[in-house]
Amino acid sequence: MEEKMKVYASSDKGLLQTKELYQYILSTSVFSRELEPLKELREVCAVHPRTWMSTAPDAGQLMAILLKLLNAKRTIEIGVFTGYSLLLTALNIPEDGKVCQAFNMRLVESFLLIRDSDWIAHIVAIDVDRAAYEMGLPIIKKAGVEHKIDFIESEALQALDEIVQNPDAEGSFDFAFVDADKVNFWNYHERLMKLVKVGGLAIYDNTLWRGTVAMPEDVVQQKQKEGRKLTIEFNNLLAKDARVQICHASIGDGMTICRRIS
Ligand SMILES: C[S@@+](CC[C@H](N)C(=O)[O-])C[C@H]1O[C@@H](n2cnc3c(N)ncnc32)[C@H](O)[C@@H]1O
Repeated sequence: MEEKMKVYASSDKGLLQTKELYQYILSTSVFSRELEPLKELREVCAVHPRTWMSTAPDAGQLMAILLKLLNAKRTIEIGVFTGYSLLLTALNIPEDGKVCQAFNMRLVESFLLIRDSDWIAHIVAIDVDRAAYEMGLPIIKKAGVEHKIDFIESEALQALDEIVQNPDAEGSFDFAFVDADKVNFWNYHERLMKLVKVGGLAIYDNTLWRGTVAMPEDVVQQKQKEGRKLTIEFNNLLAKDARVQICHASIGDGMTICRRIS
């Protein structure tokens, strides 16, 4: 167990008061229940120089429960990196058994193909960094869930704008997970309010920005300042957005769960 904890390098205490408390949660409730492929992906990708960017495994457990409760079939992921949250999503949506690989297709064509078969459980996963995705891909393949994933190597805003143009895409996703550049979070939210169905969820990661959102700016490290400012602006906009019911969960690095209500 000690070894496995060392591999999880993202944050040694999350947002909690002590390192020991976070280790308690990880050792008691998280690592003992973490699915083998997720454990393996976390371990294999620990050598990536930015391994700390992976979604925290305790936050992943919350996502898994939400995916199951929603019976989510069609999801969208913005910010894949080495694929921890992507694999977690693929393992928690139903197995509908049809291969829908779209690496070489144009985005809109691949999306139309998906719409032709509404029953297909499917994840549209967008990231500019294919190399990071390919680091986790062998484990995704080994887990037998690659066919549920349509990886799009693109600037996320451009990819979303292309999807939004398709009238069939409106309200067609059950679930969205956003974990990419904070400067575009509100832009992503505006598009997702068209793509995610009423009753579906859009989840935004890092919305407490290591706790800095509640600190006076002058005590925040220089490298955290820009992210803190953008996160505060995004949180304020979400708090006023009548289209969603929200829960600002203090798990991982802060995760805001939005349920679309109109
Ligand atoms: C925090 S990591 C995602 C972690 C991932 N959810 C996981 O569990 O491993 C952020 C990712 O967003 C991607 N990204 C950042 N800006 C982007 C953009 N404008 N368009 C697409 N991807 C972007 C980065 O390449 C990086 O892989």
